[in-house]
Amino acid sequence: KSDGFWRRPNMFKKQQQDVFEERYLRFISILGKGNFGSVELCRYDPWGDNTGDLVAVKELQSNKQATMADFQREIQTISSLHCDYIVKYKGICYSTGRLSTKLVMEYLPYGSLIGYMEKHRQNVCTRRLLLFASQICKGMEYLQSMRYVHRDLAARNILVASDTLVKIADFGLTKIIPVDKEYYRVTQPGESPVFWYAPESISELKFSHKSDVWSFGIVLHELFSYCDISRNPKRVIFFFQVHSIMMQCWEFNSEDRPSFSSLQDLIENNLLD
Ligand SMILES: Cc1cnc(Nc2cc(F)c(C3CCN(C)CC3)c(F)c2)nc1Nc1ccc(F)c(N2CCCS2(=O)=O)c1
Repeated sequence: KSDGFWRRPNMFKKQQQDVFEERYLRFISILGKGNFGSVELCRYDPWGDNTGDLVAVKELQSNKQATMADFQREIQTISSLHCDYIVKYKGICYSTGRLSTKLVMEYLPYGSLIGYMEKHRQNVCTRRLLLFASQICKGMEYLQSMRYVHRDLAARNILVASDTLVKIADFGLTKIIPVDKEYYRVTQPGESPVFWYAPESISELKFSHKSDVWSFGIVLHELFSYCDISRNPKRVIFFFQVHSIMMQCWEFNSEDRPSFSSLQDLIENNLLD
C-alpha cells in the first residue's frame, strides 16, 4: 500500500465525529484568559500540512474557581445548541498529559463585540448595531426555547463572526430552568459584575428569561454607548426609540419586561426599516 494510506489518521479507531486528537491540535496563540480558564487559537491539522481548520480551544485552568463539574456542564450545554447565532461546538479533546478535557469550538476571527466596537468605532452605524442586537435576540430566543438561562449576557460574551454576524458565546454560567418553575435560584452569589444583573438576581439570586432580558438591555446600552450621536444628528429620534426599548428591559418587575420575541419584533419592525 502507498505510505499515504498508513500516514492517514488511525482509520481503525472508533472515530466519534467530535473527538479531536491532541497530537494534531497545533497551538497558535492565546485568545483570552479569565476566571474560567483560557481560550487558545489552534489549528487542527491531522495531515500536518497546515491545511487543517482553525479552532478555538477552551481549557479549564485546574486552580481556577470553576470546577471540572461546571466545565462538563458547559460542554454539555454548548454541544446541545444548534443555532446560527450561537458559537458552534466542534468537539472535545482529552489531553492525556494534563488529565483534562478541552472544549473545541469554531473560531470566529473578529473577536469579542467589545473589541470590535472599539476598533470600528468610526464606521459602525446604527443599522449595523441593530442588526447585531436582533441577532442576539434570535440567539436568546433559541436558548430560551431550550429552557436555558444564560446568566452572563454581556457584550464581552458576544463574538463577531463577520461584519454582518455576531454569535453568543461562553455558556459557563448557563443553567436549565426546572420544568415546574419559571426561574433558577443559585445557591451562592455569582462572580460576574453586578452591573449586568437584574434586581431579583442580586436580591434573591433568581435568574430567569426575564433576567436575561434585563442583561440584554445592558448589552443594548453597551452597543449604543459606542455610537456618538454627533456623527448622525438626524438619527436622534432613533436613539429615543432604542432608549425606550432599554427602559422596557429595565422594568423593576420582571413580568413587565418584554420577551425576546417581542424585542425581536420591536427591533426588526420599527427600527430596522
Ligand atoms: C469560542 C471562540 C471562538 N472564536 C473566538 N475568536 C476570537 C478571536 C480574536 F481575535 C480574539 C481577540 C481579539 C483581540 N486580540 C487582542 C486578542 C484576540 C478573541 F478574543 C476571540 N473566540 C472564542 N472564545 C473566546 C476567546 C477569548 C475569550 F476571552 C473569550 N471569552 C471572554 C469572556 C468569557 S469568554 O471565555 O467567552 C472567548
